[in-house]
Amino acid sequence: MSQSLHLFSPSSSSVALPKHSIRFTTSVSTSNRRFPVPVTSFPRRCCLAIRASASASSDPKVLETENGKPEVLSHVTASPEPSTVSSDSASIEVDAVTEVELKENGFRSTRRTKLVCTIGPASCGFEQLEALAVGGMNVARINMCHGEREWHRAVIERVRRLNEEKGYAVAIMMDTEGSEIHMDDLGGAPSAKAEDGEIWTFTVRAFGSSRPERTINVNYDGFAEDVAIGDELLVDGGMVRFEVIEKIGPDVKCRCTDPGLLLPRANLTFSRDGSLVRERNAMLPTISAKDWLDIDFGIAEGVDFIAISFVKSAEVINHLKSYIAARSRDSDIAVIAKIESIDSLKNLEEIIQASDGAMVARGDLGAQIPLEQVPSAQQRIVQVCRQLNKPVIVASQLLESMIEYPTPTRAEVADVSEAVRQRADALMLSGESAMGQFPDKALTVLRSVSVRIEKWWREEKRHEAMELPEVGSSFSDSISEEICTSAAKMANNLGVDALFVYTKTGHMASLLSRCRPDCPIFAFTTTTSVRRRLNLQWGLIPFRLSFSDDMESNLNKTFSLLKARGMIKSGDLIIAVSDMLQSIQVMNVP
Ligand SMILES: Nc1ncnc2c1ncn2[C@@H]1O[C@H](COP(=O)(O)OP(=O)(O)O)[C@@H](O)[C@H]1O
Ligand SMILES: C=C(OP(=O)(O)O)C(=O)O
Ligand SMILES: [K+]
Ligand SMILES: [Mg+2]
Repeated sequence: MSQSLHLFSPSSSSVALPKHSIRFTTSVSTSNRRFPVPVTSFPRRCCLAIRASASASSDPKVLETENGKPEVLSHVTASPEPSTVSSDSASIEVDAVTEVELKENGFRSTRRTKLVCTIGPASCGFEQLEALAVGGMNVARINMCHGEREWHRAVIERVRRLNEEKGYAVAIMMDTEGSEIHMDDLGGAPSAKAEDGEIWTFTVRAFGSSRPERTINVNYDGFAEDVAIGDELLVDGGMVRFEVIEKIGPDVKCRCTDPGLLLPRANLTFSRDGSLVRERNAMLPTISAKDWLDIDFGIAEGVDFIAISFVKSAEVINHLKSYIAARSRDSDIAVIAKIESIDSLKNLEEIIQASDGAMVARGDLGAQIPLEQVPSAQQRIVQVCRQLNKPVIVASQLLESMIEYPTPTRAEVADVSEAVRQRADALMLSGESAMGQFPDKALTVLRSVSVRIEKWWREEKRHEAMELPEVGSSFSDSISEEICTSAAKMANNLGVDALFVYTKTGHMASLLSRCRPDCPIFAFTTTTSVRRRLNLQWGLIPFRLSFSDDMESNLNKTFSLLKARGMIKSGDLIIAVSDMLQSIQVMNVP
């Protein structure tokens, strides 16, 4: 057993590894209860038990797979493939794209940064969705600001069908519209051009088919009342600008001062004497009556995430979370706070603490704070999320030019790189995938830049020393955190191939992800919904697997299933943790 001690030494990763797998389990006896403790902090009375474990003995022939893409699973000959996803206790489910990636590139170079694609007219068809899934889309986002509910229902149905029939695990995120002021849909026109000096009318008056030229409907009844002559009207945070020159009843006449393209339902803000007019925002609810109906729709459809636009305080998040809990007992929908207003920045910590994740919604944020403050706000939001252990998405204009062009600008690539370097959990495409000409190409750019920057980061060994404060409130939470922190550190020092985590709720997986270790994290969870939700978190490769409280048998079962699928091989070094048995196990795949 003396060779096991080598495993504590960082240099041992290059040493020939022992034939038997080694397991470290530390436990301390307190009266007749056993409190497992992390290996890094041995109380004086603790005993260190090191023993060799038996090699996996389960028969690989019991393997069943979901119906994956033929070329992906062609090597699996052990059993016929069922036509639907199997929830059999002897099966393991991982999405088809990850499986290919693991086999082609090995563990180390799998992508850690997750990708979210907004679905719109350019990406809503079954084949288009499939192309995005193949390209690495982890989460499909639908924005209730646009389109009818029936359109969104059809998209959700297609994504679900794609998952079931083709073996993907794409999660669904639904964004609420929020009480923002925006233009109408331009009567169905894709865009309208506003030229310098032109006079346009913004109005709450409803027109049928006979809308006068250069007239835009506004969705907020109080619009004419709220604006004042001389105000500056910003479309999409300043992509196009107007000056208010006259008010005639419900009509507001404006002169274009910065020409540009008006897009359907573009957001409107106005500023007076150089600062944003915000009084009105305080009056409007974060979740409007229409949003509540959309939320009911999302709950009924079983979406995985609901992202709330223009969050102002933690209160609304708590309100929504208790509503969801009362409405959907079995499906736990995660609530994401979109940070896109001054108020959300003011109450950032408490909002993120209350939420299950956050989005740096730079589009509207850039209309609310000076543009030059957006990068530091992004960094702060990413950092707070990491500290509070919540996934964070960096969104908007990452590859804006790719709406029209097949290659990104160098500046866009640098922006994406910066978000990856900050180790955000996920990057998001908006118009690029919803209505652009090159959704797949844009996704490819996100994917390749992510993989390259992650690799660079690891090669440079620039482990950032971010202080990660304790997030849990109970003693048992503290144990889990200590275990994950230690396991991630050991994984880096020993150069292991993968971390394995067996987790029912996903919490232990998120604690490992938070440490941003060098190796990928295989997260085994029992339910499909938790598995889909883990899709948003950095470095996690979620698997669905039914497992017991017996870690030895769980490991054996996992090894044999993964080996049969060609996803791991004998000799790979792994570290396993679980939320059933509070221990860290270091072992070679038998
Ligand atoms: N469901 C949809 N139907 C039609 N167009 C959509 C849809 N979703 C998104 N889009 C288009 O993609 C653009 C970018 O999407 P997104 O960032 O979600 O919205 P916005 O820019 O309005 O905040 C939108 O401006 C809109 O033109
Ligand atoms: C992501 C954002 O929200 P939406 O696309 O709904 O405006 C944003 O404002 O950046
Ligand atoms: K919106
Ligand atoms: Mg927004």
